Amino acid sequence: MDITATDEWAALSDHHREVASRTLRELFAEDAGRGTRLTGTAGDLYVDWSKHRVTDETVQLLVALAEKAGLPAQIKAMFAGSHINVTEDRAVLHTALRAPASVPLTVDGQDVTADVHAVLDKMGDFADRVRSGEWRGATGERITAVVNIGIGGSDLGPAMAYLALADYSDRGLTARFVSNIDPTDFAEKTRDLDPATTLFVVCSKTFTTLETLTNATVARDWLLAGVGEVEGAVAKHFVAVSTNADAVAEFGIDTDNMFGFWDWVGGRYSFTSAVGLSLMVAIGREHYGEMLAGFHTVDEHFRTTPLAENLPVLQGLLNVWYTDFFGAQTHAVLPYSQYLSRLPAYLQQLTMESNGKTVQFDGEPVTTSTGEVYWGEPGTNGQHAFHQLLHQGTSLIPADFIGFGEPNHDIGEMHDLLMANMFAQSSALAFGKTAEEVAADGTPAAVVPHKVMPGNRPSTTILAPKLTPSTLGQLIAFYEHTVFVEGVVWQIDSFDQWGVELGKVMARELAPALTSETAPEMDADASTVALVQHYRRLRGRP
Ligand SMILES: O=P(O)(O)OC[C@H]1O[C@H](O)[C@H](O)[C@@H](O)[C@@H]1O
Repeated sequence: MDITATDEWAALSDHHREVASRTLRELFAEDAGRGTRLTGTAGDLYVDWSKHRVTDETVQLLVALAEKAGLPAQIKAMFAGSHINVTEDRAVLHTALRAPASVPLTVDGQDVTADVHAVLDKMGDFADRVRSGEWRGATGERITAVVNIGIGGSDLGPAMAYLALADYSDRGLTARFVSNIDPTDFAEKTRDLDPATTLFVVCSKTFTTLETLTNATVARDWLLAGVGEVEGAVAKHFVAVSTNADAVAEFGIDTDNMFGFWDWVGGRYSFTSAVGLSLMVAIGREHYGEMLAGFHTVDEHFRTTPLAENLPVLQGLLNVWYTDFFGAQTHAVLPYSQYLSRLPAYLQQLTMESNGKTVQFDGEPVTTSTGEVYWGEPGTNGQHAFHQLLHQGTSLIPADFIGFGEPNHDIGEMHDLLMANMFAQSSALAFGKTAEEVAADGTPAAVVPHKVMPGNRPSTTILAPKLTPSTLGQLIAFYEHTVFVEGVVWQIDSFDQWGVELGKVMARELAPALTSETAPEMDADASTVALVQHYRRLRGRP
């Protein structure tokens, strides 16, 4: 289907002309009630979307578009385990990873509920044994460091959450995350670790990823150099998280120490699968369970709430509104929490790998813009760096402000000042400051135009009581479903990622030309040949 050829799209195009000429100042002046009316809650998340360039009619029209695109049926299909990942012919069931054991689900003959909870129990037992000191290294010492080796979806979720939930971690047990094939990553993350007390979690859905297998091999050498060729050293210091038991066994990890998941969990949606193992070891099974329950709360909100009050649906539709009707290309994520400093990186994979597509489900080229470039930094740091462009630049950049009522560390007035900054930023973006207001401050006439704040820059504010395992889970589920909503409207498969394959194949093909002892014969483009030659000179190779 060409979504842009529908009456619903045409109605939105007409409506856009009208709304684009309105300002948030006007919209609020006409309807002060929108500050409380255009808000909602999902679990503990209070979401204020009143500072968006929309009217009630916009929302109705966007919801009509979502209906036309088949969103209600697609939501049902996802939760039921239909193969909505059409290009890989797979179900998409990350929501089943956090559903309670009491919710039965059988898909393609698999008792999904039983399998999910069997792995969760196994993870919980393992986490208990490591945390209690029952699980020991090859020389009999207690484990004090867990190093997750994985990349992309096998890294970003637990790495982001480990930072976010630092206050919930057992401080006697450090977790580290090695992802990059840059040797610096492994070297830096292990430089102060003792092999005898370090446990590696090799985390890879496919167990074929070059970066992860290379780092895992390096880790095995580092371990054996440290503890010696002690009987069972690898078994005591390596566990695996994967869907590929054969490759795990081939690497030399006992499959009894493997935590499985399934092909219906996409890499970037795998955080709540066994991929969360290192996090569970760090924060313990109870906190981990609270996080899963938080995810489930928002999953249920998404599954059962009518579209017009469904917060991930609204957020996803607003993203479509700006991307396709206002021509926005990027989206800022501004957590007012230092603990959420890796959230933008996590969301980059979730959103951009999901919706960076140019072809529809049906193989036809897309007819809309798709995807947004997600980026951001914690507030208030971003204010002193890039907010200038948000306020006075020429691009329209929708922003998400994320804050919490209760601080994790209550020191003087610091948290109140942090939050005052957050509220001030979204207000300044929305309402700006006119030339008259600037002049009234006594600003010299020549400077007035420079100090005018255009305003009319949209944002969502998400406010939660406190950053906890539960609210973190709720927040991530909110974003996951937002991405899905956009994908359905754009008629794209948000669960495949064919675009990353070519570069991987080419890197493997190119590697021998970099490492060969003699000058290589290269069958590559002229730029790449010249770059490789220059690199070889830098490395002292012929
Ligand atoms: O978990 P793995 O199989 O090692 O994959 C790790 C990552 O690499 C791939 O290139 C994909 O683009 C990601 O979606 C995935 O999360």
